[in-house]
Formats: sequence, structure tokens, C-alpha cells
Amino acid sequence: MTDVPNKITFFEFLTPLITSGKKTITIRDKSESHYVVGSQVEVFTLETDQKVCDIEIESVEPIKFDDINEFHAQQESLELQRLKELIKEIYPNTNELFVITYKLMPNNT
Ligand SMILES: CC(=O)Nc1cc[nH]c(=O)n1
Repeated sequence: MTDVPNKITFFEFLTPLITSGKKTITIRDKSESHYVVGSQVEVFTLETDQKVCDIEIESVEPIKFDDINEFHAQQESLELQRLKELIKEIYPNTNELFVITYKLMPNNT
């Protein structure tokens, strides 16, 4: 049986959007799509592996790159053009992506 993933990394510049509640989705490729609905996941910065917050996974749904739209951009708190550029930079060779929706968990520290 495969373990339920309990860690996700984000670029540091995106983390204030997560902790402020403005960014409520992330778009990943298949290798980073194996999150389980209802599970709690720790968020870390990619660059420095600093713990940022905890999130709970609400949904994981497939999407094609070409179907990323204004609604996703709002949920990412990014301009649509910037979002599509960013996703293309991170995943240049795939059209098969996943929208992971999450909610921010209260900070218990
Ligand atoms: C580190 C990393 O891949 N970060 C990503 C990728 C896609 N979306 C996102 O919000 N963050």
C-alpha cells in the first residue's frame, strides 16, 4: 500500500497567498497529485524547507493545461496569464495536470 502524502512544497513567493487564505488551489502534475481528500498536509517552502502552515485537502481533479481559466486564476490569486506562464515553466512537457483544492488549517503554535 502506498503512503498518504503529508507534505507539499510551494515556492516561497506564493506562501503569503496561502497563509492569507487568498490562494486555495494548486495545480500539479501527476507525480504530485497523490493527495487524499480529507488528509492534512504540511506546507513547506521549496527553497528553504521552512514549515509554513497546514492545509486539508478538499479535492483532487484532473485538468488539461488548455482548460486553466479565469476561475482557477482567481483561486490561485494570480493573473491568468501569469498562472499559465508559471505552470508551463514548472511543467513544460505535460498537458495533463491536477487541480488540488485545499483549506487552510488554524495555526496551533
Ligand atoms: C514547488 C512547486 O512546484 N510549487 C507549485 C507548483 C504549482 N503550483 C503552485 O502553487 N506551486
